[in-house]
Amino acid sequence: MSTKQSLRITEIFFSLQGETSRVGLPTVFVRLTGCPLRCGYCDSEYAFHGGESWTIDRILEEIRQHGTPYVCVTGGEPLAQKGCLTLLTRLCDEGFAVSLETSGALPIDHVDPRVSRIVDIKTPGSGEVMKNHWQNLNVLTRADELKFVICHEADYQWARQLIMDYSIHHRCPVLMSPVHGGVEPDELANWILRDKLPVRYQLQLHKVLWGNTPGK
Ligand SMILES: C[S@@+](CC[C@H](N)C(=O)[O-])C[C@H]1O[C@@H](n2cnc3c(N)ncnc32)[C@H](O)[C@@H]1O
Ligand SMILES: Nc1nc2[nH]cc(C(=O)O)c2c(=O)[nH]1
Ligand code: SF4
Ligand SMILES: [Mg+2]
Repeated sequence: MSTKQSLRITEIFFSLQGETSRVGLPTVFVRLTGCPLRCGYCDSEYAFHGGESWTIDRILEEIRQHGTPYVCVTGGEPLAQKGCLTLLTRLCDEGFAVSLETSGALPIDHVDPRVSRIVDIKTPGSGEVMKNHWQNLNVLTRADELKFVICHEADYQWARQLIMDYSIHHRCPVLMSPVHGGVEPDELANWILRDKLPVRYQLQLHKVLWGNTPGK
């Protein structure tokens, strides 16, 4: 099927997946332009504006050039663009293993079920907690992951309470990472160990390797 529908794209690049349970896998990233949120720590502000219009056919052609099975659709907030759902389905139809990084501010229920949805619940420290679309918690499956980016101890306590109150770890894997340049990475690790919290701790691998560089 050919798709003439267009999306606004900030960048398409090839790197090691730096986050989620797919960390370390060579992956093609598609960064969609635009985001209705303004998290205080955002490392991708360059994707808020600008970009270039690409047809879905052209995006697929570019991805195929890299000859790798893993594709991560991110942004900006990818679900804020109407054509994103079509892009995700086309990628799955072509046999790619697709993950979607989303803020959790928009409904995820119409995403193709073959996609692994990485839902970042916004904490109070992000400044965007009021944007969470809480119904998303009810549709997560074992193929998805719920993620918390922790800014300070109050964020950690907030996230811990939510995970335990709703037994989120029984629904899908839960990820927890320190905000880059914020809470000390070992401090968050020690809190998780102290509380035996059933989450997977993560550092952004690409920043360990390359710092905060666009296209990495
Ligand atoms: C740039 S966002 C794009 C996708 C979507 N808008 C979202 O927020 O999930 C991708 C991931 O990077 C995380 N992120 C952004 N800035 C960060 C920072 N300074 N430290 C740690 N993680 C960060 C976000 O929380 C999110 O999980
Ligand atoms: N290497 C690398 N891995 C990533 N995983 C998620 C990213 C994102 O910005 O959403 C990202 C990114 O920007 N770079
Ligand atoms: S939702 Fe994602 S892209 Fe948007 S401001 Fe927050 S971290 Fe950045
Ligand atoms: Mg990033």
